Amino acid sequence: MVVPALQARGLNKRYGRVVALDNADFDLMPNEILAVIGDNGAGKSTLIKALTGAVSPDHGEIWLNGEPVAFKSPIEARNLGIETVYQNLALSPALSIADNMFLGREKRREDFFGRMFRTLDKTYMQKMARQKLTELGLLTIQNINQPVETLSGGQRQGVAVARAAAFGSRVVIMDEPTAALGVKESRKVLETILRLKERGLPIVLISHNMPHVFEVADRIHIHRLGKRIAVINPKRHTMSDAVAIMTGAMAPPADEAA
Ligand SMILES: Nc1ncnc2c1ncn2[C@@H]1O[C@H](COP(=O)(O)OP(=O)(O)OP(=O)(O)O)[C@@H](O)[C@H]1O
Repeated sequence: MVVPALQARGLNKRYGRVVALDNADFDLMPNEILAVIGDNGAGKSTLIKALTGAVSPDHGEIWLNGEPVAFKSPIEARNLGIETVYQNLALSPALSIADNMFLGREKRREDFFGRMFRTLDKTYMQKMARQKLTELGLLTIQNINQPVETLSGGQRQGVAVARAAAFGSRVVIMDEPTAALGVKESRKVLETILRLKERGLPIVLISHNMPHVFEVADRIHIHRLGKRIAVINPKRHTMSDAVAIMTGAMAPPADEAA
């Protein structure tokens, strides 16, 4: 039996009277691109936050590669190899590309005996940043020391994605990565998602963009009113089916209903 890369059962989260998660289940299989779709307010972001330690669910269980986990913070999830690219990208505009890639995990210089200096190992960080961006085909930027505030929206997205790819050893989660981008830049991000999959990383893609979802996803998790109601195969359904199931206009197919 294949062990899911990330799995959850019965997640609940209330905000006062609002039920953001209502017994939500989730399964991400190894080496797949799983799209998560749902109407506004369906609970997609809360689900992702619960899976990455940004929100503590009131109830429910989560497993990472079959091991139970209960993240108390996003740092704990990150330390276990779950990287999230948030919509706001979480970049520091005044810092360079290389510094942003290592934000919060700066590499310090060491001496011959492995003793840490207080100074940062800029050479190492620049080399790694360049290598990661090149590997992902994202190095359209000449100077790795360029401040992020001087980059285009697509290039910034590239930095955030490359950072997630560099450190996400088990799962990469992307929240609306193409929402603010033009056609060419979106294409680049989609190519990067496919490239990450080729490298064996499972990816969660939260998106409202149906053509993008149908282009790259292996399976589509449909979220409605706080829970997963179906997981559909994009090869067997149209975009209109997906939207109809998502909005409640069509019942999920019996064999794919959650
Ligand atoms: N911190 C919070 N405090 C109060 N209510 C919240 C909070 N976060 C989410 N909610 C509510 O929980 C519900 C689910 O929100 P969530 O952001 O998870 O949905 P979503 O599917 O990601 O929506 P969207 O596509 O619009 O981003 C909504 O009714 C939202 O108003």
